[in-house]
Amino acid sequence: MRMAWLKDLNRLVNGLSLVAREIAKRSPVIETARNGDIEGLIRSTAKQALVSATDLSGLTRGKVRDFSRPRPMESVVYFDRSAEAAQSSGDLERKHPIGDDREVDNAEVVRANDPGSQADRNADETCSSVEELDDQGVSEGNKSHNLAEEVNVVDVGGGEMVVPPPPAKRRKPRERRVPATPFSRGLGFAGLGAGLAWGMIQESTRRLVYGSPQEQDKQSALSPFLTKSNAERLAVALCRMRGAALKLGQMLSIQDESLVPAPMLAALDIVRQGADVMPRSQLNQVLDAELGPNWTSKLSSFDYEPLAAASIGQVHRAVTKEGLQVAMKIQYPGVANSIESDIENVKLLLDYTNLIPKGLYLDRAMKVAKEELSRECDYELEASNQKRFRDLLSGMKGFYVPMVLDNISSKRVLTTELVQGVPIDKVALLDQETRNYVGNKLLEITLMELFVFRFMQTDPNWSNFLYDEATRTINLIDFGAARDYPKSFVDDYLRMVVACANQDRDAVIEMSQRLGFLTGEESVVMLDAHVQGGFVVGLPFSKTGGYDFRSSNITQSISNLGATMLRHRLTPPPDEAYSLHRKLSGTFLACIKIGAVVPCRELLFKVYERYQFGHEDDGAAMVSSGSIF
Ligand SMILES: Nc1ncnc2c1ncn2[C@@H]1O[C@H](COP(=O)(O)OP(=O)(O)OP(=O)(O)O)[C@@H](O)[C@H]1O
Repeated sequence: MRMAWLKDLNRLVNGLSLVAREIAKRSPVIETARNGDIEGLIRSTAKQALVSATDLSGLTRGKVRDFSRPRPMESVVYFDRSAEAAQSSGDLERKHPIGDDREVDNAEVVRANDPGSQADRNADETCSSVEELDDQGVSEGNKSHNLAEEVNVVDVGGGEMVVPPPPAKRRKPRERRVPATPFSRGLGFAGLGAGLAWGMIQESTRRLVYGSPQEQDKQSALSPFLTKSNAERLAVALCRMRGAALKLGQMLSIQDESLVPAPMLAALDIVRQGADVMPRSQLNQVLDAELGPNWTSKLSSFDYEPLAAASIGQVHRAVTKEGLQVAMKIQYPGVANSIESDIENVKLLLDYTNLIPKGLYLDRAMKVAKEELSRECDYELEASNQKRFRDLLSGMKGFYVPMVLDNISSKRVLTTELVQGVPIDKVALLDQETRNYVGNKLLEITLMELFVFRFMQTDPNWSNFLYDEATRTINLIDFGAARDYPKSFVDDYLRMVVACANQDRDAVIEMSQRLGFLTGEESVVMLDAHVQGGFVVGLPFSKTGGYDFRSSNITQSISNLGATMLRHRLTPPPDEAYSLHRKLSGTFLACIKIGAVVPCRELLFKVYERYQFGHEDDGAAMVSSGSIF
């Protein structure tokens, strides 16, 4: 026990040394002092120390936003009196400054929002009044893409009813500046490391006095790091930091308990619901810098109440001068330049807490994550991906990709047409015919993207697919994670999927070796687990007549095999596999979530029969002819 305590103490020292390391490495104030500005040094250091100290102790966690309904009257700012006049009849009006400290010259009239629009509903969900980490959350929040969450289908005699899951823990969104410099971000991580170590010391001391808790799961009982307060510390810090760290947290959160311990998953689940919100002054700084100080001249109104606070940016509704309703995604300052250091810091934290199993090949995963995140931070790239998808899907019934408005976009601001619809998981509440239709459409587009376009949107977040019931259309958003796949990879991958569907062991092994999933040196145990995993995933494609995802236990079977594979794996998966498997498992999980029956084999073989192996340029003809379904 004493040894364990000493180890924990050592970890605390390590945590604190992270603080020192960051300060020494990055501090611009030390540079200031070197130049003789001692007063500046004292002022700035004192401020940073105060913020970090109060953050660590949990005293200052930002200003809690009162998101209770109705939404704040002052959230919409009008730049165009005629547009405002057209919309405001009967509504309360009053003068209001655009930002914290400035006035708009041509108009500053604000009014309450029109109730009842989809966008309002989205925003209302985002802004629901909930207690921090409140068990009785009143809304599901806008980031309702919990891949692990289950929908209960209850047989009510002759028919079935989908019972929505009980509301999960919600965290109150808070208005906090994003730490935008490498120094402030480094300090944030260092503070988190020290905070976690402190939590661990407290738990170790408690255990020394009262003994280890009996009721916790095995891993939590073993590690004094895995306490509820530490998990909350982690969640709060990630929501505040945003950027790469939050994105990584969200990625990890869709793993299951066999990979990531339960208390960590609970914390990451909170993280997935959305980040803190930038204050107006910081938001205006980004908009001015990106679009120029005259950005308001392109709009007739802008809603300062965000529709969503995601990991890399927050999204606001606006109306253009021409009257088009748009969504403006505005990137948090500093996140693009901090990807490398954020990931290194997360890695340090994970190493030092010893929480992630070796077989995850974290280094390789982190390298891939770095590349993916830099692409996602480039909104010009996202705009071009979105336009490409808009072209590709123009002939495909049931899908819509919103327009990009280039004149109100930049590298860090992306403005697109606002679309309607509910996140795809909400389709679980609609009738069976609709659920089957949507499941069918989701699989169709996944197969088209991979095997026809060889260009795929790889983020399976529920809210990236907004289903509009009135038009039976899936509105697709968020193309930051879209990527191309080489023809040779897609050729072999299709062969492997078909081998899995046909339960052809030898072909699965051969294709897996060609794709780089296996080295050829694996033990029989590993080969068996790998092939079984392939067969489980191939199950929906194995029989004609429709696969019933309502009774599927694919995820359970895979996670059982996952543990074996982690232990016996000799090589990390090929780089292409990270995003691809995230997307494929996202599609399956969506079908499970909405309880769809989908003719998977028929859909796969429609693609397979038309597929031409071995030619580099065969895709173009299929692409221009629209859907093959
Ligand atoms: N064109 C749009 N129409 C309607 N809602 C939108 C639109 N664009 C974005 N949103 C809303 O904003 C949310 C976040 O947008 P988006 O997914 O593009 O951001 P992100 O930074 O890539 O998010 P994430 O961290 O989840 O990847 C969406 O889930 C959706 O609720």
